[in-house]
Amino acid sequence: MKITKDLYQSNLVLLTDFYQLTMAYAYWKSGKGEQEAVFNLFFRKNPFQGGFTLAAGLDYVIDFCKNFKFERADLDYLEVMKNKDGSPVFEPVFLEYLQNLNFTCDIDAVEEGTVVFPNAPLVRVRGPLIQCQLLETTLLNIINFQTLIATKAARINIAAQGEPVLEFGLRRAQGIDGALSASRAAFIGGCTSTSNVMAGKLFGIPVAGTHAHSWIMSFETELEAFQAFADAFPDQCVFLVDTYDTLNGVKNAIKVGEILRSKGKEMIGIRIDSGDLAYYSTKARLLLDEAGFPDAKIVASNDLDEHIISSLKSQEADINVWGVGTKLVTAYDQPALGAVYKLSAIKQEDGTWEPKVKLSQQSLKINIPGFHNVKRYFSRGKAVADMIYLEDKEIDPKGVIIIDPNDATRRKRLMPAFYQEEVLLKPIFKMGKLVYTIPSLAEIKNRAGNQLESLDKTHKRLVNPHLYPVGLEENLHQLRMELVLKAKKFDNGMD
Ligand SMILES: Nc1ncnc2c1ncn2[C@@H]1O[C@H](COP(=O)(O)OP(=O)(O)OP(=O)(O)O)[C@@H](O)[C@H]1O
Ligand SMILES: O=P(O)(O)OC[C@H]1O[C@H](OP(=O)(O)OP(=O)(O)O)[C@H](O)[C@@H]1O
Ligand SMILES: O=C(O)c1cccnc1
Ligand SMILES: [Mg+2]
Repeated sequence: MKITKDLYQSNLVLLTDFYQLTMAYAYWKSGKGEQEAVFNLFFRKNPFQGGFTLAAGLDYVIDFCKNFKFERADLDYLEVMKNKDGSPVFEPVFLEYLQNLNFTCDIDAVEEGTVVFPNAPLVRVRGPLIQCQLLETTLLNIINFQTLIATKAARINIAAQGEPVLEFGLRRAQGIDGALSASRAAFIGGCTSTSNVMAGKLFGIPVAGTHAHSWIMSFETELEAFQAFADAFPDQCVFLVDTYDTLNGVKNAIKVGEILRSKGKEMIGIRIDSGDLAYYSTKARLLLDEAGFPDAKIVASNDLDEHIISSLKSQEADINVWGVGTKLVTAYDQPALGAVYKLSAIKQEDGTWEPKVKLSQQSLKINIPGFHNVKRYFSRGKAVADMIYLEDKEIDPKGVIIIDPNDATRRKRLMPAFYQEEVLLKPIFKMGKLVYTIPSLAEIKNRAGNQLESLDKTHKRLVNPHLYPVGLEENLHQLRMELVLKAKKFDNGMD
C-alpha cells in the first residue's frame, strides 16, 4: 500500500506531463518565466450528446494550488534525470528556483455544482508563464473527470425523476482515484449515497447498501438467509430476491417481513438485480401490496444508465430506488470530457495585454482570446443565455448581441436591463492567496440541484436536447475575428 499512501500524501506537483517541466525549464532559461499570461480551461462539446454539463472538481484544484510546492523528494527525482548525452535534464540552479517557487497566480473559476456550457471558461488562471504552465495537466485531470461524472450522475438522476439513486460503482471504477473522485462527483450530480466506504469517510457522503447473492448462496435456503440478515439488521432489510426464482424470492421476503412486523420492525424492501426489471417489479409490487406491504420499496440494479431508467419509467415499472454502478462511474458511453487549457493573452514589456488565438483548420477549435469572463442572464429564475465577454469592455444594459462562437450567423439580442445576471467566474485565489470560502459538499450538491432547476427542461432532455444559447459579446467576437484574419495573413486557410 506504500504507493497509494505516498500518492495521497504528496502535494501532486509531479502529477503532470513531463513537457510542462521541460517547458518550465526552457521558459526560465529564456528569461520568459515570469512573464504574465492568462490561460482558460474550457470544453468544446457537452458530453453524452446532452444539452448541459455540471461543473465539479474545484475543491481538488484549490487543494492542489494551496499546497503547490516542490518538496526535496520531488527535486531529488528531477535532479537525477539525464539527457541522452548523460548531462542533467534540469540544471541545479533551476531546481533551486523550483524549490523556492511559491504559488502566486490569480484563479477565477465557476463554482462546483454550476451548470456550464461549451466554450465558456470553467477556470481562468493569470500568473507567471511558468506557474500557469505547471498547473495545466493537473487542473485538466481533476476537472475533466469530476465534471464528466457529475454530468453523468445528473442525467441518471433526471431519468430517475427525483427517486433515490444509490451509487454502486467502486468495483468497476477506473482504479482507486477513479472510484473516489467518481463517488464525490456522483453525489454532487444528485446521487443520494455511495457504497464506497472510503468515499464516505473522506467526503462525508452517506454510505448505503443491501447484500450480495453470495450471502443468499451461503445458506441452505433463501428463507434462512433472509431471516439471518433480519436478525443482524432488523431495521435495514432490503432483501435481494433474484438468486433462484425472483417471485418466489419476493414471497420469502414477505414471510420474513411478517416476522419482523410481529417484532415491531418493518422491512425496507427488496432488490431485483436481473431479468426483465419492468415485468418483475410490477409482479413484485402486486405481491407486496396484496400481502400488506404497500410501503416496501423496490430497488432495481443491473447495468442501469439514464436510457434504461427512462425506458423502465415509460414501461411503468414499479421501481422506487435505483442502484447504479458501472455505467455511472466509468462514464461508459463517453470516457472523457475533452476539456482543454489554452493561453488567451500575454503581457508585453510595456505592460499592455496582447490577446492571443491559436489557429486551427477547424474553426470550432479556435480559442477565445483576451481576458474574458462569462455572465448568465436569468428571467424569473430561469437561465436565458450565457454571454462570454471582455472584462474591460462596458456592457450596454439597453442591448447586446451575442454571437455563436462556432457560427457567426447565429446571433441573439439580449436586453440585460430586463434580466437578473450572475458572473460565473468567481475569485478563488488572488496573488496566490485563497480568497474563496470553500462550500461543504452538501452545499455544492444543493447548488447543483438549484442550477439544474434553473435550466429549462428542453435543455435537460436526454436525447436531442434544445441548444442553450451561449455567445460571444460583439466586441469579443470582433477581436477574435481580427486576430484570426491577422494570423492567417494572405493565406485563407483553405489549402
Ligand atoms: N424492461 C426492461 N427494459 C429495458 N431494459 C431492461 C429491462 N429489464 C432489464 N433491462 C436491462 O437489460 C439488461 C439485461 O442484462 P442481461 O442480458 O445481462 O440479463 P440479466 O438479467 O442480467 O441476466 P443474468 O440473469 O445473467 O444476470 C440490463 O442492462 C438491464 O438493466
Ligand atoms: O450493474 P451495475 O450498475 O454495475 O451495479 C452494481 C452491480 O454490482 C453488483 O453485482 P455484480 O455486478 O458484481 O454481480 P452480478 O452481475 O452477478 O450481480 C450488483 O448486484 C449490481 O449488479
Ligand atoms: O449494496 C449493494 O446492494 C451493492 C453494492 C455494490 C454493488 N452492488 C450492490
Ligand atoms: Mg451485474
